[in-house]
Amino acid sequence: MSDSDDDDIPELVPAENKKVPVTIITGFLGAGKTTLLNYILTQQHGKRIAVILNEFGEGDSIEKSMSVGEGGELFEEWLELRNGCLCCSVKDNGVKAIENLMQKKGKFDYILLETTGLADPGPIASIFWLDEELCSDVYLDGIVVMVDAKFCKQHLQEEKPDGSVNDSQRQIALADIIIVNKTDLVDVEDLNDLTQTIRSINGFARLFETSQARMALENILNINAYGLSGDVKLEDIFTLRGFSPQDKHSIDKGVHTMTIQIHGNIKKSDLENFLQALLWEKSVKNYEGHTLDVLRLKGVISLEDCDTRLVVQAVHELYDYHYTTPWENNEARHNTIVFIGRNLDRESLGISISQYLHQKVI
Ligand SMILES: Nc1nc2c(ncn2[C@@H]2O[C@H](COP(=O)(O)OP(=O)(O)OP(=O)(O)O)[C@@H](O)[C@H]2O)c(=O)[nH]1
Ligand SMILES: [Zn+2]
Repeated sequence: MSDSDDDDIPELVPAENKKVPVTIITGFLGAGKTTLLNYILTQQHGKRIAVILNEFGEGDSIEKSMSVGEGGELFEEWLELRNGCLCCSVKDNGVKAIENLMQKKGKFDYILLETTGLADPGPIASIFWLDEELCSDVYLDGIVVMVDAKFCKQHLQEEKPDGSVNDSQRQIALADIIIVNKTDLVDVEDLNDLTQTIRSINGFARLFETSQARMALENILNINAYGLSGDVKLEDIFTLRGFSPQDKHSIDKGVHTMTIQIHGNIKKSDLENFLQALLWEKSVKNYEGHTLDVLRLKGVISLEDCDTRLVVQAVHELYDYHYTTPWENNEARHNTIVFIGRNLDRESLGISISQYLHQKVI
């Protein structure tokens, strides 16, 4: 073979022409998506990562403060969706967010797209074969689905009113990588039982078990799940996995988000009593006498005799706390709590908040 043989000369592709991989991170409410995201952002991976977050909430300030990773070079593009979700408004929002990001092209080399816990990854993935212009810049690297080891079984069994496949089942069916997170909360038997159930829905995805979403990042980033060779059609892969473009994903109409602001400082013991009444005893009712069914709660609390913000989070009846940034000296202190669930009504929540927390709703 001669030295001048064209085939031997490597093609020089300028760096800016390289397509940027996108990893979709999905999973049910509270499964640990943000925990994974923050973990990725704090790891040494040599990548400059842009993050697109799509939280299911009314306001975005609270999510912002809790979702941004620390350190490293980080670019964020925020999607503000009020009581909506990315997959129901794919064209408008998902594409726009990526397009906005692409204007900063060259500044990052990876995109992580976190969806809301109620999103269907199918329509989101479809932008990677429907939008040609976008696809000249980016490609879908893989879909990572976070699963809550404690509550997944329950979510899988939930029946939708119209009898269609529920959100949890859809998410698992379309995953390339399934991360069974929160293994610290279950015993080996329950874990095996759950992984078997998951396997019966999706037998081809790679499955990992984690606590606090800790795992080797090479297993989730740059996995190139669909090949870049061009002979695999993304659309066909998704059809094989049960996705149909005609399927209209309807967001669970019974699930609502409510953001409540509360004056002043709160005693930690009062907060405990409120959370236990709401989440454990389920004694808080709405105006029709139905129990407030909280699937997810996130709050930033101003505690009495404490200079640091307290972040409280709950998934079903489990809740945890962590202290974050200090309050500034002259800053007006208040509390913000976001509730996601069924049978929520503002008045009943307000009454039980003044009863337990001894403070007024703003
Ligand atoms: N015990 C335990 N708790 C965890 C683990 N991973 C996350 N959590 C907690 O679970 C709660 C939800 O975690 P997030 O990472 O915010 O979940 P998410 O999927 O981003 O939540 P949404 O965006 O609201 O759907 C937080 O209180 C976390 O501290 C884990 O491995 N074990
Ligand atoms: Zn949707």
